[in-house]
Amino acid sequence: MTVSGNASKVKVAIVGSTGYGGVELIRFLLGHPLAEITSVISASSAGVPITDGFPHLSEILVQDLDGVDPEEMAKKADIVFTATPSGVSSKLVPQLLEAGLKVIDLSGDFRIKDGSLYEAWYKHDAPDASVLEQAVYGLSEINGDNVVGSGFISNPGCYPTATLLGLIPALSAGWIDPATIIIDAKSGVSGAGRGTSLMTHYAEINENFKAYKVNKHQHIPEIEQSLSQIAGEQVTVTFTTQLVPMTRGIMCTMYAQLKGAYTDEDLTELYRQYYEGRPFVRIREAGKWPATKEVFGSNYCDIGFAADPRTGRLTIISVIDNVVKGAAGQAIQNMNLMMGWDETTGLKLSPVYP
Ligand SMILES: NC(=O)C1=CN([C@@H]2O[C@H](COP(=O)(O)OP(=O)(O)OC[C@H]3O[C@@H](n4cnc5c(N)ncnc54)[C@H](OP(=O)(O)O)[C@@H]3O)[C@@H](O)[C@H]2O)C=CC1
Ligand SMILES: CC(=O)N[C@@H](CCC(=O)OP(=O)(O)O)C(=O)O
Repeated sequence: MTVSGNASKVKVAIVGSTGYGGVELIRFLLGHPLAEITSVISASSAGVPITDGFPHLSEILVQDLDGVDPEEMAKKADIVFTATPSGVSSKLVPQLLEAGLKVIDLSGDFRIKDGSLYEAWYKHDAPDASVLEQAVYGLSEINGDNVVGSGFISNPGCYPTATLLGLIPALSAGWIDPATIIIDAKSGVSGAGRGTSLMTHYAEINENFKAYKVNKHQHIPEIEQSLSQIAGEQVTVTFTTQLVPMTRGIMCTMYAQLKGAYTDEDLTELYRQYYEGRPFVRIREAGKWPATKEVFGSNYCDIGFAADPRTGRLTIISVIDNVVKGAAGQAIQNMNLMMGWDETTGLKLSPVYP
């Protein structure tokens, strides 16, 4: 639906708009001054008003859900966000690119450049190599220059976003030994998507705290791919994921051996300098630790750290909202960069507190 007065806005469509990532895209895009949602798409509920399933959008988004039809999408939109499961995006995205659309994909399908590695971890067929090589990995603060002007972005995973933003400054400065990295990661339940499962239903997760996919998580190769590029050598990590009884939020606590007697003051200067001019990464004073509630509902990644002179190890804690900086928010940040707009456009929301 085109609203008069919006002629100059970029038209966007959302596939998977009935999922958590899709609905969060809607929330932010409704407030975006340069973009207009022209199509919300569902494979299972085409023809139904989106407000049937999401009454919180009543009077706000008056649209029926469209079916998955790349040619129709190309008539209605310039950019498509695919907030679809891994294994679905790999088949759909090539059709969207073929139809002339710009694509920002939120799934894991195009993040791992080695197709056989993708197949080993995701247990799906790898996307066509010619399409895979077109995808720009959109960790905005790190690869933003490559995102500018690109037509196809692979949005990073939620855990990799928190992990990489926390580790990269120290790693790229050569201050930590890449062979010693340990990542202790915790996520709220919305990270698993809207579908129900034994792992996430109320009685299983309420008043509970459990580890899952230890050493087997599909985000391991994505994290190792980026860290290896930065370090200039093959990096392997110990990565433990845990589910926390909360709706949103990721906290990654990371440990690595320091390669010198760096102090908290050295680290503060390094991290502040690294993220200078990147408004969505906020560096705490050394020894002050960020909490998930301090980024809830926002696109911020807050990072705290401390060197331990006793053990020679560095502790880094990085928090994000998995649905925002870990998915929809960063996807919109990438759209902004892609289009040459200020990266904060439509994203300047304070965290919801308390
Ligand atoms: N939740 C999170 O925190 C994060 C999620 N992601 C990734 O983003 C993507 C979306 O995640 P999320 O929103 O949580 O997942 P959900 O399970 O909540 O939603 C996925 C949506 O995809 C749609 N879908 C399923 N099959 C198809 C199909 N064959 N064709 C078109 N649409 C389909 C479904 O809607 P319908 O049946 O109506 O079409 C569903 O609503 C996933 O790849 C996920 O891994 C990435 C980072 C963080
Ligand atoms: C809490 C929870 O279950 N989180 C999900 C996040 C993964 C995800 O979003 O999938 P992609 O691989 O497409 O990034 C998980 O651990 O599998």
